[in-house]
Amino acid sequence: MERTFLMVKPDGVQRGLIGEIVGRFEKKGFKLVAGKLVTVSKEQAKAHYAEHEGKSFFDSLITFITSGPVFAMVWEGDDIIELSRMVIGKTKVTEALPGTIRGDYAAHTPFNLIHGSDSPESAEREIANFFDESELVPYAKSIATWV
Ligand SMILES: Nc1ncnc2c1ncn2[C@@H]1O[C@H](COP(=O)(O)OP(=O)(O)OP(=O)(O)O)[C@@H](O)[C@H]1O
Repeated sequence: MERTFLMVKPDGVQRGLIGEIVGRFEKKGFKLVAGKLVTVSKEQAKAHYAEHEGKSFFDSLITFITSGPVFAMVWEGDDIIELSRMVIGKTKVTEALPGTIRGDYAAHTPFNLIHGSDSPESAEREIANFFDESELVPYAKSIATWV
């Protein structure tokens, strides 16, 4: 079982796509174990995107991600890091295939609706940047045992 950090970016929240995006991961069978609407601080944003510091788009990326509320989430599932990035689609909107979240809804690369961790190390760091361990809700039973 693996955990990942997913975040509906400010464009997704403003466009009313939280439900649509959450639904895609629910339908895939993953478990939502934490979720909250938050405004990202500059410090939190810089920590989140530290790997891009110094790049030409870094300042505008920080401005964008702090421009309005995001919906930050932690999800669990087998191979969820790789699978969730397939559900999300490619970073560049011109490469994001129809059927992926970005392929279906994003038209400009900086405004690509959702972030997903790209490795277990990133997931751990990103979850800790947004959540206390106590905010992650353990499921007593799998839903599969109730239906
Ligand atoms: N060339 C670029 N021009 C403008 N913005 C970019 C560019 N490359 C990346 N970005 C922005 O920076 C974010 C982080 O880039 P990264 O390469 O980590 O892609 P990603 O892992 O698909 O996206 P994210 O980390 O947001 O999930 C992208 O989602 C996009 O919003």
